[in-house]
Amino acid sequence: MNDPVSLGIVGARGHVGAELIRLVAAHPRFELAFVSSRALDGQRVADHNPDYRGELRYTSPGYDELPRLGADAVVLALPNGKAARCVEAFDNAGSDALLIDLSADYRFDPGWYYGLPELTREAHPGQRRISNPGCYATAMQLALAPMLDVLDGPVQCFGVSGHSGAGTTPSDRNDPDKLRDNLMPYALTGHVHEREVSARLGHPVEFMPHVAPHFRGITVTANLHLSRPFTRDAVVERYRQRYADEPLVQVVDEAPWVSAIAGRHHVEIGGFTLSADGRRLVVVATEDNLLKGAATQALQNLNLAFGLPELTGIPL
Ligand SMILES: NC(=O)C1=CN([C@@H]2O[C@H](COP(=O)(O)OP(=O)(O)OC[C@H]3O[C@@H](n4cnc5c(N)ncnc54)[C@H](OP(=O)(O)O)[C@@H]3O)[C@@H](O)[C@H]2O)C=CC1
Ligand SMILES: CC(=O)N[C@@H](CCC(=O)OP(=O)(O)O)C(=O)O
Repeated sequence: MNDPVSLGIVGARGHVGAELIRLVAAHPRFELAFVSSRALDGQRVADHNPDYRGELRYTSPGYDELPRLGADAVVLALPNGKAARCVEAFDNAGSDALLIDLSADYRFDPGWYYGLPELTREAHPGQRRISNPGCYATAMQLALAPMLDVLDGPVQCFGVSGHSGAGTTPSDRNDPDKLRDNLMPYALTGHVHEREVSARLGHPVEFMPHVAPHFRGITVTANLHLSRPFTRDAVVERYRQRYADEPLVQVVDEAPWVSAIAGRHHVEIGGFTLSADGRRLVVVATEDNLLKGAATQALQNLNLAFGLPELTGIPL
């Protein structure tokens, strides 16, 4: 009954993989079966991740070897576009390992459960293929969900991410020199998160992402046109009621600051500001992109999948 659950992480050198190693190291029921990285192959995990105490080393198995490594669940923390070859290997081997993909590759696939627990956990029991929503998509959906029934026209979301959001593969978006004193706009229409959030909420969302020089944490400032006038108290009450039983969503009065969310596991939503006619609302959400935007959410999904309390191993 209390046997440990063994996890494999494919892509464990990355920012999200490293966070997951930390969380699993402190988890009472999960243990690491393997962690893969081509660049760190053969090196001790403990030498790269001081929170992990043990002798496990990174390995670099071929895709077809993955199902034979004996993990109860395998987390795919690879760049977008790379998960399919791993999934195919598990399918071909007839493996019953639970797969959880952190990339955008299965977010639109009806055969995969979309795991944003605060909004989708009822659909969870028995799911063996879990697509973990990304950072912006998580913050936007949680920020908009309480007002979904009173939206009038598209919502605009202005997003700013720390550069850890761009992963470790070198690009302008994670180049400290190019980011210094800078704010870098990108993918100003048609970002995958724009399509993802619009599809999940069933309502058009227009998303304008940017990267800033800080390392971790995102801010989403959302502009909502409303079908009828609201008072600020009525808006705040909606959010408080909606998230009253959700420890990982904190409704706050002031607009939250990204500097306060780094290293924290929850999303903060606040700064509720209405236009004079009460029909335009601006809401601000912050989140640590590597935690609730990725690794913490993966842990929630894994806990649920293995019948554990959802917040096991997630310090509040
Ligand atoms: N960073 C973030 O804020 C968030 C990221 N995500 C998603 O999570 C996933 C991981 O993100 P992140 O940790 O930032 O990414 P990184 O770029 O930091 O890490 C990617 C990992 O994949 C491995 N890798 C890179 N290229 C390949 C390849 N061609 N084949 C096999 N392995 C490869 C790398 O290790 P090695 O090269 O050593 O093998 C590394 O361990 C991505 O899909 C991302 O979109 C989701 C939400 C938030
Ligand atoms: C700054 C930056 O580049 N951020 C990434 C978001 C990271 C993320 O959430 O990843 P998914 O693609 O898995 O959703 C981006 O805009 O693509």
